[in-house]
Amino acid sequence: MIKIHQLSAGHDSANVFSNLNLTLREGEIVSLLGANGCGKTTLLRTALGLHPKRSGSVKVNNQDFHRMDAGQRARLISYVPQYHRLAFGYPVIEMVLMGTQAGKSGWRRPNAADRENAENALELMNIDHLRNRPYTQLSGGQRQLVLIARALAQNTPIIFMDEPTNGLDFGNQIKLLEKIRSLKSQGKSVLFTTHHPEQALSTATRAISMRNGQIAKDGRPRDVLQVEHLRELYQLDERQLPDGYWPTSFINTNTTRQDVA
Ligand SMILES: Nc1ncnc2c1ncn2[C@@H]1O[C@H](COP(=O)(O)OP(=O)(O)OP(=O)(O)O)[C@@H](O)[C@H]1O
Repeated sequence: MIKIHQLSAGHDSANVFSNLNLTLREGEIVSLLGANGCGKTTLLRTALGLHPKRSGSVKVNNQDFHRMDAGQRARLISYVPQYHRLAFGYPVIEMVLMGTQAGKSGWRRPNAADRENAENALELMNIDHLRNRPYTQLSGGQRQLVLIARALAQNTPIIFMDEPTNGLDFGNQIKLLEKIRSLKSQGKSVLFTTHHPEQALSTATRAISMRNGQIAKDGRPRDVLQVEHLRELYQLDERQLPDGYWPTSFINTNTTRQDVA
């Protein structure tokens, strides 16, 4: 579905990542992990065409994603960014409706189907009660829920989420992870970054770790996120991250080898 081939990008003279390859298939829930500053956000933004690449290509359904117009791109991939600043306090319902308009040419009034999509997204994220509140007056976690609702209302086959549980309370984190899992049954593909290996273990069908501008490991979460690898990735010793650190309750044993075949 999406094929990132030999992609390189950076912010100054040095590349953040070089010649990176990554394929995301239909119905995969892929979790991207790595230490602060390893390049997860830069990778997502470069793949989306929001940050300039230095080499390589990104294809979606065998078509060059970066050569598509903004509308085509918006129909294929929605994005929940890590940081989002908005100067104008649009009411929450308008923010979510904006998701339904991404990918449509010209300005037009949202139609009944768009409104239904937006209403469903509000309900799914349990933020119906915030519908008339100005976005700029919401708490960080509430804004995050609105951004996720907006991405869901965009109704794309692929969703990129950059630390989607950031700022969410314990209950909302669990509910969001459950929703991400349910996107798989709708055939959607999700690529989400996280600093919480347990989220990848419980939710993702595949985990990818990044280190030194490269993919370090790629496979089933329970194979990739072994404590030995996490010690290397996050510079921890055996005392800080002992063997047997993960209680089995964290691990989604429904993930099969076929999920990452
Ligand atoms: N606007 C920028 N200008 C210059 N350097 C940048 C910029 N944004 C990021 N970088 C650098 O690029 C590297 C990768 O940053 P990036 O935000 O992609 O990492 P990350 O893995 O998403 O980090 P985190 O887990 O902390 O969110 C870091 O060394 C960072 O300092």
